Amino acid sequence: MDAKVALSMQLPGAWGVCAGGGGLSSASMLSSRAKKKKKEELLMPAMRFSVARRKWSGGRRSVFLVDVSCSYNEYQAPTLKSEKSCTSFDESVALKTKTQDIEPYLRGRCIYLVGMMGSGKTTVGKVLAQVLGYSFCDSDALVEESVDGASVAEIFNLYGECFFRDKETEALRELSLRNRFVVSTGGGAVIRPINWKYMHKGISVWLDVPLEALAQRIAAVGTNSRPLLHEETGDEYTKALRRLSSLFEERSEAYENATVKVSFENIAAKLGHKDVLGLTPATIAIEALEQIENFLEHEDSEARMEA
Ligand SMILES: Nc1ncnc2c1ncn2[C@@H]1O[C@H](COP(=O)(O)OP(=O)(O)O)[C@@H](O)[C@H]1O
Ligand SMILES: O=C(O)C1=C[C@@H](OP(=O)(O)O)[C@@H](O)[C@H](O)C1
Repeated sequence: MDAKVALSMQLPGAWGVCAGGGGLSSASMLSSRAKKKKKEELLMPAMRFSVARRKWSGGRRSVFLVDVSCSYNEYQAPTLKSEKSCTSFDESVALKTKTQDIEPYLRGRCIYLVGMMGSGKTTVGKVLAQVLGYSFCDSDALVEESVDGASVAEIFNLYGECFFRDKETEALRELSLRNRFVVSTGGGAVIRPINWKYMHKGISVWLDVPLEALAQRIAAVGTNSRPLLHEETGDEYTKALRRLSSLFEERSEAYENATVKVSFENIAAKLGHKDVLGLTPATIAIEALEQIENFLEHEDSEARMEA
């Protein structure tokens, strides 16, 4: 049962703590252009517009589309009204400044978010897409679309994991032919080397979150939509943590293939937080942009040396 509903969206659009000081500071070698801009130019006014939302029932993912017939069409990341929507002034400035710093060096390359399930790839990905003016795409949603709208859990049940992985690889292959997408990949996309061939066409960002924090998040929403966690017995937190630990053991090396790593523990330490639970999506997005900037600086200086 599909339904379209109009959602309003705002820039920069992410929920979080409204207190100032959420942004991370760093000296930027790429920031001369941005520094010339007046501060008010860096802050885009709140914009409101509507997008179509295709709403799945039965634990399926929501796919946000301008044109519901094709997931690859351009659309901007919406902020659900039901989520508390608030990005601090400092976070907004930091997001816009960082974006302007890296844009010329990014050259429209796609950004692939990788990480364990529940690490925030979708949530942070939408913030990044919005601020970069990129389209957002969830590879799981593309797989679901390619199997007539069956949910990931249904696809695992009906056809098995290998079938799902083939569809996932196909989705990544198609995305690798495109520019200006932020892609939230499935947590297991990293295990196939062929997927890295596709993701290395863009820049991959590993969201490295402590497993206990992941288990807490997943326990809060339940494990029903995540088939690889569903089989365990026990309470939601314990079964999520047990399964996440064994999956992480199998995958940690594969995550290291990512172009950059965003360590939630490092962000918390920088900000003086005692744990990672209070980190807002905007704060994480800022750190992702900072790590991307470091990589681009390195890439740029290597290219200069070779020239
Ligand atoms: N920074 C954050 N703070 C609090 N909750 C978050 C944060 N990022 C994600 N979440 C929540 O955690 C759950 C998993 O996030 P999601 O973005 O879907 O992860 P992934 O795409 O990696 O599986 C969702 O319920 C989401 O609302
Ligand atoms: O870790 C995994 O193997 C999986 C993660 C899920 O995506 P999210 O990481 O978006 O939850 C989804 O692709 C599928 O359930 C398998």
